[in-house]
Amino acid sequence: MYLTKEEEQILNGEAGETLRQAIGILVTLGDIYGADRLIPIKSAQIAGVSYKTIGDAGLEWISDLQGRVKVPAILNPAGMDLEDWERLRISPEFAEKQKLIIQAYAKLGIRCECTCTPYTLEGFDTGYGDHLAWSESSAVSYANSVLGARTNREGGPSALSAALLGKTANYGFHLDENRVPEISIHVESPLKGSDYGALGYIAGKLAGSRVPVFHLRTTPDADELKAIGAAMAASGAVALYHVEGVTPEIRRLNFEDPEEKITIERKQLDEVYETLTKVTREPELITIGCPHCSATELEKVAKLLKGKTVSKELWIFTSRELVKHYPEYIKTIEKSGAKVVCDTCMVVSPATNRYSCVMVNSGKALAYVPGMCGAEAVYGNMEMCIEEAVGGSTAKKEGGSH
Ligand SMILES: C[C@@](O)(CCOP(=O)(O)O)CC(=O)O
Ligand code: SF4
Repeated sequence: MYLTKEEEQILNGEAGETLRQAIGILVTLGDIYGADRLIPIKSAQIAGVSYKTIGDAGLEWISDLQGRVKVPAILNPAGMDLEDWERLRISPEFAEKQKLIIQAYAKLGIRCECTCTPYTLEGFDTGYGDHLAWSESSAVSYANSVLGARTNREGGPSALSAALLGKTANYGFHLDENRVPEISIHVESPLKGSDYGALGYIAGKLAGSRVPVFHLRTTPDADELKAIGAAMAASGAVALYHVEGVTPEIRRLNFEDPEEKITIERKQLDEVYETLTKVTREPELITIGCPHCSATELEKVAKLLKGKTVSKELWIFTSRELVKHYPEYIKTIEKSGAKVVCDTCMVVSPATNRYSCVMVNSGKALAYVPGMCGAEAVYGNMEMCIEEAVGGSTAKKEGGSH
């Protein structure tokens, strides 16, 4: 891989140990994946923040780093609400470690708002063709697919290295040739709301790490695109997808339709919802906001909860910035007894581990909650989730209709 004179000097340790390590990580990855050089990035999003997932080894590594990031960089969700961690009954020991992790990142100049939807934040504008180093897989998918930006699915350490250098290695999804559709997915039945998460959950398993192009009857909005991508990145390893007539790259470039074609039937989507009727126990916890809720989703939740009282734990995850911008929605939601929680999520917080069955409206959470929280997970749309929280097992009695 070609390095400029300055990059060679950094690699030789002339700019200090942190940058030597950082460029070492990028050059190693670049060599493995055949990068020709390092390229400048616009921003970085760094996963590996929750003490639950990175532990003491992660904390130690980050604490040893010196210097400041060269581009806007932001963190993925942590293990708790940083301002109100007692609310989800996080232990003081966990909170102590989590705070140290955040302090270590803050020292490097990283924005310590912890969210997987950085593209909704002011000052984090991301546009067509921008090169990025993002690591949370749903954010990666959204950036590549919905915004037409370019990022690989970075690991926490490589995204952090890229942030410290302001550069990443030029391979994978930074290159035109790797952004071409490889499998064509057709859905004949009209889709609505969490049908898109269910679609992503099935499509991810079929696509693996390939780039799918969807041919849909209905036009997904931004939240629905977010849900497809998040689910496909979790049930499979999809980092980029196209939707014919909808996403920006396929609208600008004339991609040929791939030879391999598959059809996903309504029946397959219905099976995802049937998780609700198949569980051995009733959901004890209901969670919404994987990926973090947008303003529109908060508005929908507020409307559904208006004037109601929940009888089960209902947690809504979103970014702190949206909580500040939409106090009315938050007030309505919390009046019902539901909790709006920032900086964390149902997957990376240890709080979820206390429950044995969790209801979600996210294909991604459906894929991750069992493995990462040791709980059964069941699927419903937003209305079903709210109904379950308010009315007990209503959704189950109705047989999972949606
Ligand atoms: C599950 C996930 O959304 C969050 C947990 O990752 P981490 O602890 O931030 O590395 C990561 C991902 O899918 O990229
Ligand atoms: S809410 Fe979902 S998408 Fe966001 S960090 Fe948690 S698991 Fe990942």
